[in-house]
Amino acid sequence: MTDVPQTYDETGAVVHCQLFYVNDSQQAQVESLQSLIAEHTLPIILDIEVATEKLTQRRRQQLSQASTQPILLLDNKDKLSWLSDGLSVAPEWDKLQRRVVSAGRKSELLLQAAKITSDSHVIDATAGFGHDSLILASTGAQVTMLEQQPLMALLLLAEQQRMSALPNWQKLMSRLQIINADALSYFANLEASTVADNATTIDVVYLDPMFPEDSYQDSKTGKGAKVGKHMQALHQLARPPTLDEERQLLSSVQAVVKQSMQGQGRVVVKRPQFAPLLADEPASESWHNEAVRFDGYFV
Ligand SMILES: C[S@@+](CC[C@H](N)C(=O)[O-])C[C@H]1O[C@@H](n2cnc3c(N)ncnc32)[C@H](O)[C@@H]1O
Repeated sequence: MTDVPQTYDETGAVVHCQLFYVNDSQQAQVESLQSLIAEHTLPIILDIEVATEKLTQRRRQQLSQASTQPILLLDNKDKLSWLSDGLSVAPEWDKLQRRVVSAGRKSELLLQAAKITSDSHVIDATAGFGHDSLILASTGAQVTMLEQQPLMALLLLAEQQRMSALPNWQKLMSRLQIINADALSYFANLEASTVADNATTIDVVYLDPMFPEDSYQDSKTGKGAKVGKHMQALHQLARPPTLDEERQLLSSVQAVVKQSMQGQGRVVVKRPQFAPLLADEPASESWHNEAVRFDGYFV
């Protein structure tokens, strides 16, 4: 991890965040953020302030540099973003509208790999900004989104709430369930419980774990994915798993899908195109373009 403020902690310690809002009419939005934190028992304490100066790019840089805590901004359109190194990052699901509307197996490699239908239940175990979850949910499938970082989980929950107010998005939003949890413990618990305890089936589990920041492109040819601002920001928060964690996660996820689907399920793993296999485990089938690869494990 680089430049990680001390308030971040993988042991589940409380995260103190500064929240700036821009005008007094936003009290209701601030309260609803507090309610989301309480309802989902997110270990986050907000130190709330109204921004007295205009939040220009220069001011954002200053705030980022001066603070040891993560900073959240509630802008004048009530969009919640995280100020990471002076750059505001947010899920911004509305920007994916065209992609979501036209998403299908032809246009989305992820959907070719996942092969889901509107009856499916998918767990996106590494939700991040939720972009891949939206593509998965565009099929009509139910998507459970796991995100280990409380700050990211809050951004996702706030975005779900904001987008649920837009009539065109309501159905899709109702198919998303966001949970602040570590996938390793979540699947270990599921694995330990009996089939009877697990009422809902899990057709597909999708994994897009962090990958070392300098390894998205092939070192010789320079080919591969560019690291966008969302991924750059995530690298401040989360680290790539160790080989041991990769093995534990993949085997526990495979066991749960196998138990649920008895040979009809799959685990799909996203990797940069030239990246090694997750946990060094050979895939049943892979799909790739010039930037990314999806490895499918049929279980
Ligand atoms: C590469 S990003 C995923 C990006 C995502 N696919 C998207 O479309 O925005 C990985 C995310 O998974 C989260 N993550 C990593 N390991 C996790 C785990 N064991 N359990 C839950 N979330 C995890 C990280 O905090 C990060 O937000």
